[in-house]
Amino acid sequence: MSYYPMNVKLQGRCCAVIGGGNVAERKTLSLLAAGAKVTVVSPALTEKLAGLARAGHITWIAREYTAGDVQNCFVVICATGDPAVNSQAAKEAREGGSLVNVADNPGLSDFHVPSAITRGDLMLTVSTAGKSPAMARRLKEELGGRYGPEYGRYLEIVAKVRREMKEQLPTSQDREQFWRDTFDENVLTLLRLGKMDEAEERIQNAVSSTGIKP
Ligand SMILES: C[C@@]1(CC(=O)O)C2=NC(=C\c3[nH]c(c(CCC(=O)O)c3CC(=O)O)Cc3[nH]c(c(CC(=O)O)c3CCC(=O)O)/C=C3\N/C(=C\2)[C@@H](CCC(=O)O)[C@]3(C)CC(=O)O)/[C@H]1CCC(=O)O
Ligand SMILES: NC(=O)c1ccc[n+]([C@@H]2O[C@H](COP(=O)([O-])OP(=O)(O)OC[C@H]3O[C@@H](n4cnc5c(N)ncnc54)[C@H](O)[C@@H]3O)[C@@H](O)[C@H]2O)c1
Repeated sequence: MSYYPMNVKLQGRCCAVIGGGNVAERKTLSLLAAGAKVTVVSPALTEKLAGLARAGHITWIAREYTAGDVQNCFVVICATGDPAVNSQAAKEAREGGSLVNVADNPGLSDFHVPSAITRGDLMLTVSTAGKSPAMARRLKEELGGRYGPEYGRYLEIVAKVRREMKEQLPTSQDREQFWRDTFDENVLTLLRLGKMDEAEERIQNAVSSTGIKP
């Protein structure tokens, strides 16, 4: 089975999590981090989820799932400990047009959640198509050790220069060539060595060499 990688905007969108255990907690936290409006349906919640409900950061429907609970949700995550409830809720959610993730049954899911680290707007994800979440997590930790917060900061510098270059360089071919030449191994080596200033200088030098004023 091959998957289509896609980073989806969830800001302000209604999403539902069915179940209130550890898995539901992890999924809820990542949905909230993406700006989703989250409703949790479960008779019981972890301490953390209960705190989020008390603070009004999530809506809690404090009972077992019943049909119709998750209408009009963009994403529905079925994470109870009961496979029959998960698959029934998944069926109803999909019929209602939601994108569905079933925590105990990748085969019933429309998507799965990759292991991810973020450095500002830089996001690195690892997916194993459900074959080994533990391996995904391990690889993510390795990436986390290798790519520190400086990469997120550098991304902001690059993004600013990129906006300028979009105005200054006339064609998309020019821009593509500029970035292929500029974003070479050396920049990554400098970042890896923690030499942010030198990495920034390389970008500024590349801009200067086009004759454009930075
Ligand atoms: C990446 C991560 C994201 C997240 O959840 O946020 C995630 N699982 C994480 C951790 C994790 N999950 C499990 C373990 C125990 C060790 C192990 O079993 O390996 C660990 C490791 C740990 O906790 O250390 C158990 C497990 N997971 C699934 C099943 C059901 C099944 O396989 O049938 C079972 C068996 C339950 C059982 O045995 O009863 C299913 C899925 N888990 C996925 C994602 C999707 C596939 C992603 C992919 O393959 O790339 C998929 C298909 C659906 C989904 O949930 O989206 C998160 C990493 C957090 C991080 O990055 O730190
Ligand atoms: N996808 C993953 O990453 C992953 C990881 C580990 C486990 N799992 C699977 O996810 C499922 C949940 O794991 P957990 O550790 O959070 O379990 P858990 O037992 O800690 O939590 C289950 C939650 O579901 C709630 N619940 C039970 N029946 C319900 C119903 N009818 N309606 C609504 N809520 C109901 C319970 O109150 C509880 O809050 C398990 O099937 C587990 O095998 C998935």
